[in-house]
Amino acid sequence: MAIQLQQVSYTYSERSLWRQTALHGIDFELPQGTMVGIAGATGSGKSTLLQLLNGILRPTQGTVSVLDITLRAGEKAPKLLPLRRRVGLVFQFPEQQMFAETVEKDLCFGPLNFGMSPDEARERACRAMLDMGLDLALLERNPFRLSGGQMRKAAIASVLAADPEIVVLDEPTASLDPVSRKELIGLLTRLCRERGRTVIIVTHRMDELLPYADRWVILDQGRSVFQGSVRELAADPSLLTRCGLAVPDSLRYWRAVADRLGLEDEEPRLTPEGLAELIVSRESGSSGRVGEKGTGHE
Ligand SMILES: Nc1ncnc2c1ncn2[C@@H]1O[C@H](COP(=O)(O)OP(=O)(O)OP(=O)(O)O)[C@@H](O)[C@H]1O
Repeated sequence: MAIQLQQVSYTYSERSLWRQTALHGIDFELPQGTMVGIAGATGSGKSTLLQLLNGILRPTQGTVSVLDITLRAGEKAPKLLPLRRRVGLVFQFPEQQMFAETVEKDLCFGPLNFGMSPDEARERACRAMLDMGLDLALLERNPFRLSGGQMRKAAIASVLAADPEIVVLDEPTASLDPVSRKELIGLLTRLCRERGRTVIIVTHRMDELLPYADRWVILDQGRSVFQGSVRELAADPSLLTRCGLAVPDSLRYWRAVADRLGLEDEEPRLTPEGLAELIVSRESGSSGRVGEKGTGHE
C-alpha cells in the first residue's frame, strides 16, 4: 500500500481550551498508482487530511503510514525529509509555498535539496514549467509578480520538478481558466496512468475529476462517510447532498438516463460524448455496452 491510515484523528491546539478536532478515526488505504478525489463541505477536514500525508501535521491519534514511513501518535517523528521528498504537497493557496526571489530558485529548491546537480535541477525546473504550459521567460520573474493562475501553475511545477512518488494537491484548479483546468487534470491523469504516481486531489469541483478518479473519499464533519469507486458513488448520489455537497451535473445526467433506461449494471458515462454514445446505441438496438469509451477511463 502506498498510504495507510489507521484510526487517525487530528486535533488542533490539543492542549488548549480552543482545541478543534478536525478528523475523527479515519481509516484509509490506497495502492500506489491510483488517482483519488477527496470532497467534502467547507471545514470537513480535507486540508487537514492532506497535511497528514506529508508530515506537516502528525496524527494526534492513530497511525499514518506513507510508503515505508510511519508516523504514530505520541511517538517521536522519524526524519521528515525522506517523506517530503517522496510526497509532494501543493497547498490550497500557492503563495503559502512560493518563497524564493525568482521562480527558477523556487523550482530548483526541491531538486537541489534532494541532492541533484544544478544542471539537473534546472532541467527538471524547465520540464515542469513546460508541462504546466508556462513560458520559460517567467523563470526569471519574482513569484509574487505572477498572476494568480500563473502562480498556481508555478507552485504545482515546483512540486512536480522534484518528481515525487505521491502528489497531493489541495484544490489545484482554483483560479485557473477552463482550458488550463482541463490541461492540468489531463497532466495529472497521465502522471498517474503512465508513470505510476499516486495522485490525490482535494476538489470542490467534482465534475471535472469524476471521469478520471479511480476512487473517492467523502468527508463530513471530520469523518469519512464514503470511500469507493465512482460507480458506487453514482449508485446513490444523495449521499453528497446529505454531506452538504451539490450533486455534480455529470452524475445527475447519468442517473437520469440510467434510471429511465434501467442501466443499473452499467459503468457510469460521465462525459457528454459517452452518454450520447450510450443513448444512440440503445436507440439503434445494440446492447448499449460501448466498451469503456466515454467513462473517462479510456
Ligand atoms: N490551524 C487551525 N487551528 C484550529 N482549527 C483549525 C486550524 N485549521 C483548520 N482548523 C479547523 O479544522 C476543521 C477542518 O479544517 P480544514 O481546513 O481541514 O477543512 P477543509 O475541508 O479543508 O475546508 P475548506 O474546504 O474550507 O478548505 C475546521 O473546523 C477548521 O476550522
